[in-house]
Amino acid sequence: MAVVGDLALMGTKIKLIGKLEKRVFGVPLSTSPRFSFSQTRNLDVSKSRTAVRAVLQVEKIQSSGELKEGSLGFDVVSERELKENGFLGLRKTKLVCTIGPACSSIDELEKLAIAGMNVARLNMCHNSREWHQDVIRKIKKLNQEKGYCVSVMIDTEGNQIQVDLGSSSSVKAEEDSIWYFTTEKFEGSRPFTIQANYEGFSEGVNSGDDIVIDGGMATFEVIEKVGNGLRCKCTDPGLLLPRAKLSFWRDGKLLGRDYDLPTLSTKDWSDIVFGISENIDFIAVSFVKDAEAIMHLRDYLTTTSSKAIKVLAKIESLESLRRLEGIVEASDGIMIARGDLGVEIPLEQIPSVQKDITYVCRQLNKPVIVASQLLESMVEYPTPTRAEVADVSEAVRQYADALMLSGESAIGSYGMKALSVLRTTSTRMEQSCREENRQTLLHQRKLGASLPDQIAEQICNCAVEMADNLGVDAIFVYTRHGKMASLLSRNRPNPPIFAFTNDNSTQMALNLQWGVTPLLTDLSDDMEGNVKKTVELIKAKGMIKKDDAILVVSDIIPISTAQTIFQSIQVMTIT
Ligand SMILES: Nc1ncnc2c1ncn2[C@@H]1O[C@H](COP(=O)(O)OP(=O)(O)OP(=O)(O)O)[C@@H](O)[C@H]1O
Ligand SMILES: CC(=O)C(=O)O
Ligand SMILES: [K+]
Ligand SMILES: [Mg+2]
Repeated sequence: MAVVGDLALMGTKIKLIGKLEKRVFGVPLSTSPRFSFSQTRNLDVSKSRTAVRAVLQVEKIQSSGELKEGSLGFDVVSERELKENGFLGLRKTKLVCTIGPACSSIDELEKLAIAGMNVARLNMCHNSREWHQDVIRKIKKLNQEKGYCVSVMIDTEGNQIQVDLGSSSSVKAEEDSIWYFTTEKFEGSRPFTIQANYEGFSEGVNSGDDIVIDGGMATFEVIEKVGNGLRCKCTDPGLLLPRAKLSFWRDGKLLGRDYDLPTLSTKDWSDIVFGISENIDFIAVSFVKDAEAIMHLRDYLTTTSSKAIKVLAKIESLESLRRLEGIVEASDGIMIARGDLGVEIPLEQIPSVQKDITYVCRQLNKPVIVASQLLESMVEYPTPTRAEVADVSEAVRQYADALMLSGESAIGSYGMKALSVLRTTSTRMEQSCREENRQTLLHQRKLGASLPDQIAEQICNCAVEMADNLGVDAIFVYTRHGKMASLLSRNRPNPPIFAFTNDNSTQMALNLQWGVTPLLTDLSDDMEGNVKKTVELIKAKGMIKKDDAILVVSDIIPISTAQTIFQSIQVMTIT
């Protein structure tokens, strides 16, 4: 049954035309995920233990003017973008900026917020605790006092085998020169001697193996083991920079060695405790090896009442690629950390790996950030290369949730310009994707019925299909924990998704989700009241006008009957 056709035939007041009821031993839903209106049937959602009622409603409601002025948590940037560009002109791809010395003043941070920064990233590898605390507090102040909505992410240093150059800013290695890699600690520098940071770094390494520095900055061949150290010959001359990473290769293959190094070091734990105390929104975990590390951190957050903090796994090692699905499932989102990933896999594999990771993330409904070197030349130059713009566009085409600036904003001279390039390039590519989708409307997305909560998943799949087919102006979703909003986002609809929530941490987490504008507002058990109230508020702000069509989805769990989840789809036209 074609949803569009039916809706076109409908009058102005059609209520409860489809009803789906699930009992614990119902018949399978799988035969037709599309709702057949005007019949009641049972659904089997085998993993769900409680009885769930899903009601599909299609309604044309008259919005009444009886509601009082209240608060609608629009952040100043989305509000301005919406007023200037209209619903379809709202940017869908989220933007993450790494904060460093080039942008840490309150004025610079505000400029980034105005220019569209959704999430500020603090890399705990650099700078002092005090510096990070100062930046976090400035961001919170801007949010509170000036109405921005910028989430804060800390990115752990992680445990990696790397060099310690002491006070040197770089070390040059000439062809055929002989070097000694050691774990012995010494002050200053010794000629032809490199300190490695981990005692066991030479375990399992044989003479004849290669040590590759930072994915190819220089290469050494191991001549012999001397105690815990390695005597080596430089076979490919180059430069060693501070914290340069070491990888070991044999016969052209990376030695995948499971070091005893835990994913989270003592310093990482102390940074996490600090982050919790500063009320951060995301922790990005570097060099994740398996799902256990992520689950361990999530357990810790639960026991410290910090469950609201979202844990992102950074994919930047061979191990993480091998265990990708488990890691994606265990985490709240993923960062494709192409910088370090390019050290472990050949560069030509990065584009296809990026495509595969973004696909897995969408299937499993986890937001994904594409990070590193997107506009690297802009660290020094005021314009990007054409190739960089193409790289950004490709990530947008792959429907990544977010794009990230690193050195471009942290230390670059043109951070604001770089952010503006991300913004304009993504808006342009999003428009082009929408036009493409319109032509292939019926064949576009094939998202499976794959998630544990099949009812919510199917409602959102159908809601987006309806929203696109009907060409509604916006999707409104009422959500406490953000699940329905993320399931809608997963379908990458043409209209923007406004997610109304009464939970501040849900609002901050949704900042990373493609196409979602999170709004903090009061929600009651009375869905009709919630809808009317928010519509009136938005109308009063001049953001919607007569004849605009809005698709409304809700998954509010009434507190009074905690066992029943009420999920609905409504379509309304503003009168
Ligand atoms: N808080 C900071 N203070 C000083 N410099 C910074 C800071 N954050 C980033 N930088 C600089 O910006 C550059 C790029 O930052 P980014 O965090 O992306 O790099 P990275 O260290 O390679 O990341 P990672 O270690 O997570 O792989 C860094 O090499 C560093 O020089
Ligand atoms: C972001 C990061 O950690 C990387 O690209 O390696
Ligand atoms: K890091
Ligand atoms: Mg990295």
